[in-house]
Amino acid sequence: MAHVLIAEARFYAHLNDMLLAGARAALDRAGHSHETVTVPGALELPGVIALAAESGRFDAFVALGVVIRGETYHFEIVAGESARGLMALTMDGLAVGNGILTVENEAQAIVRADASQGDKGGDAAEAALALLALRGRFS
Ligand SMILES: Nc1c(NC[C@H](O)[C@H](O)[C@H](O)CO)[nH]c(=O)[nH]c1=O
Ligand SMILES: CC(=O)[C@@H](O)COP(=O)(O)O
Repeated sequence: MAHVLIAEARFYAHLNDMLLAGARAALDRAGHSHETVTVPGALELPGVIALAAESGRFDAFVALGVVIRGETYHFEIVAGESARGLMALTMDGLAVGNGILTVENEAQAIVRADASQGDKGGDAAEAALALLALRGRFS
């Protein structure tokens, strides 16, 4: 059994609740324990995962958040830099699933976050577990 950290950005709480439900259900189905840490926005997700990884308490990590395009270049910063940060952690050998939605509007987010539709939270949890299994195979 693995112990998994779900790191979730509360920027859009109602949308993130859907991602969280999907991720938790996927981990429960797979028989893994998990805990959740909350940060304000997607830009904080790589940082909190890096901090948690130093504790050595977690086998894998799931990052959940929603970034919705606004009027300015800020969308590109938040969407791109959060993904870049997670990818850097992955390349350092952490098993990280990226469940940060980067969408044009709330309707797109709902379809993807809802566990009974796109279930991107569940997908991110399964991706983290897949990387964890591969790490075991190659170590
Ligand atoms: N615009 C969105 C943000 N912005 C906030 C940043 O993520 C960050 O918390 C702030 O810049 C302080 O460092 N976050 C989201 O998760 N989604 C957005 O659409
Ligand atoms: C991530 C975003 O683009 C958004 O929340 C920021 O909106 P704006 O560009 O209108 O300030």
